[in-house]
Amino acid sequence: MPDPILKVEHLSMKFGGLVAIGDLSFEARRGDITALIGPNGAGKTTVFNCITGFYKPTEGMITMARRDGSAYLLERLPGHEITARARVARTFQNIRLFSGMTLLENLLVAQHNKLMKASGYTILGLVGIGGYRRASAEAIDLAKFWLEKADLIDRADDPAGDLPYGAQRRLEIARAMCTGPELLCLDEPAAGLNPRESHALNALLNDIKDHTGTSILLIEHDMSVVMEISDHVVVLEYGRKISDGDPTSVKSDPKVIAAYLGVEDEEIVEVLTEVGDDRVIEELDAEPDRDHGPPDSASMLAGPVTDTIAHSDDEERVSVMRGASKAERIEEREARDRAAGISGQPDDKRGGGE
Ligand SMILES: Nc1ncnc2c1ncn2[C@@H]1O[C@H](COP(=O)(O)OP(=O)(O)OP(=O)(O)O)[C@@H](O)[C@H]1O
Repeated sequence: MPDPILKVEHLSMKFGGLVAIGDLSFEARRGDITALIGPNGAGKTTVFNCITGFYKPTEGMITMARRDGSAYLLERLPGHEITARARVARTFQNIRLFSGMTLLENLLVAQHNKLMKASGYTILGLVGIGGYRRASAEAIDLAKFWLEKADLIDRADDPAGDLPYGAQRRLEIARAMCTGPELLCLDEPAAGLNPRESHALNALLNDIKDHTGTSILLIEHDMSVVMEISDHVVVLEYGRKISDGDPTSVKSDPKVIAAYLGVEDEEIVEVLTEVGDDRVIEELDAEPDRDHGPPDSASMLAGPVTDTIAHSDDEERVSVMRGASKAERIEEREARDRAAGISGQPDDKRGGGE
């Protein structure tokens, strides 16, 4: 089994009274495509922001283990060193290209640090004395290599803003790859893509995985992309992990089906019937159990609670209905069954019941 490239241990991130991530632990294995999924507001982007240095976590440890054996605690590194030393690159939910620059220029900007270093940070260096000329030629070669990989070489001299949406997404990934990452974090790369663009994206990600040794951590709502290309899926709800495994086992996990896979409330019974989990269906039909929910003083992390969040001088009341977390209701039922010694535990239910 490949060693972990990224270890997230007991990660918590609080915004005032709101616990966006609570005691989250998971690993991404080297060479794998790991998907982080969950409904809106589950905390996926917050996890990315903690990994890539945009947020300093409230608690927890994030360890990046490089191929050369060095390890970095990302929560302690300044943001720019996370790319330069720990070799973590990311893309964002909203495309952030330099739209007036050409595709080639966008990929050269990504190599700016390397080029400045080669110039010795001097004017003489920039005009070609020393290693700058060679570094510049190498940067252009690398940019062309990734434009080829992303199937964009024919548009190298066009402004990035002229590209169709799906091509802009691929260009962003190519730009991130020009920084030489060992871990590539992609925030919803398939958002807004049509099926053809989605197919091209999958091909690019599989190519990166198979030929560069770069591991990929991916936030994605498009389940067809997740199921097609991921080796490993981690599922979040209200900042907590509720499932972790290969795509097939996660897909048939009743907690995930009930809470995440884009299933509307009225469709849940239908989907659970398909995977044959009658007990979960009963549970979802029942009223939430008010005696077993977390106390009202608990944070939003727990899902079915009411909490108060203070924002500067104002106080904003945030209410989350009891029973909002379907996964939690299932967990509570399982715990009660275990305590009562009832057989037919959740593992028996996985993998469908045909
Ligand atoms: N800077 C911030 N300040 C306050 N609250 C925040 C901040 N960033 C995120 N949150 C809150 O943290 C929770 C998790 O948000 P996050 O964006 O990580 O979720 P997500 O799973 O990425 O959602 P989506 O799928 O919609 O992108 C949300 O309740 C969000 O409002």
